[in-house]
Amino acid sequence: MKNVLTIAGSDCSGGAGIQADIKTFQAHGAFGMSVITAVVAENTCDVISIHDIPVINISDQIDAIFLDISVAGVKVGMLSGEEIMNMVAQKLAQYQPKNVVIDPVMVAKGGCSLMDPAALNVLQKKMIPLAFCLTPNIPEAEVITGKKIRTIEDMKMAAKAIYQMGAKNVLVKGGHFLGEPTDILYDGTEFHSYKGKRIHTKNTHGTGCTLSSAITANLANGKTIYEAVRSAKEYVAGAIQNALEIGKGHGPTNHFYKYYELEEKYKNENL
Ligand SMILES: Nc1ncnc2c1ncn2[C@@H]1O[C@H](COP(=O)(O)OP(=O)(O)OP(=O)(O)O)[C@@H](O)[C@H]1O
Ligand SMILES: Cc1ncc(CO)c(N)n1
Repeated sequence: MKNVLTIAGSDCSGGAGIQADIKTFQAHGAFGMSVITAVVAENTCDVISIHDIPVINISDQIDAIFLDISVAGVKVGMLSGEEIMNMVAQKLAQYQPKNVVIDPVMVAKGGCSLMDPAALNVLQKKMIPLAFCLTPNIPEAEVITGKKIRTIEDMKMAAKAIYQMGAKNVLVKGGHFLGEPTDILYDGTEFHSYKGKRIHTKNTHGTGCTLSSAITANLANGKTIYEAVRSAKEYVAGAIQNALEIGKGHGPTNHFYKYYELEEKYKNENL
């Protein structure tokens, strides 16, 4: 069993953040660990308040793990500001873990900001070069590149521009476009397109967190980036399909028990 770590915020309602990540790791047969960067009081409708964990404690959490346990993959989610981002970048550069997947979380589904815009420069200069895979959605890719994205061609240009900032693979997620959700991966040489079927539901809280942690677990388990993304996209589609009617807003994705045992069967049934 591989040990995988998430460095992210806590979503008390259980749909996104650390909670989604740990459930996803577990479903993929990995041992999940967490470094909590912020405690977010949120639910399926709204973000109520954000409490950042003191930088020194986040740094201690990271040390506690790396000084003791081998880590096969790291997913990075919500980092609310410049100071936390600088420290996490410095720690990742120090410990050099494999399979670092960075989800540049900026805004929650209800529209509340989860990242101080002043941290953009640190994200671009220090975090992105550490990413084996960066997974921006369309609005995040627009902020990072400073360019509007309206077409698949624009998604490709954004992926290329972000690759040039230093990420080894860039997956621009198409969930925010109308129509079928197509994600574009750029690996520095070629574009790979991952087409999905749109599931018509409001219950999509945590899709981005689930996708990036599934990619991390898949990489840690030895899959190539192409196979890791393909499998993660299928996992998320299943988790949206099975989403529960919890709360009054965007309900959470629902995770599979022992997905690693179901994956082959699930794949065949969905062909
Ligand atoms: N309604 C849907 N049906 C099928 N797949 C979807 C749907 N919405 C999103 N996806 C897929 O889910 C994954 C996450 O994409 P999305 O663009 O929603 O991320 P995100 O905006 O970062 O999520 P979050 O709001 O949790 O931060 C992508 O692979 C995307 O294609
Ligand atoms: C803690 C946290 N991380 C990420 C997201 C984005 O889905 C969220 N809503 N909450």
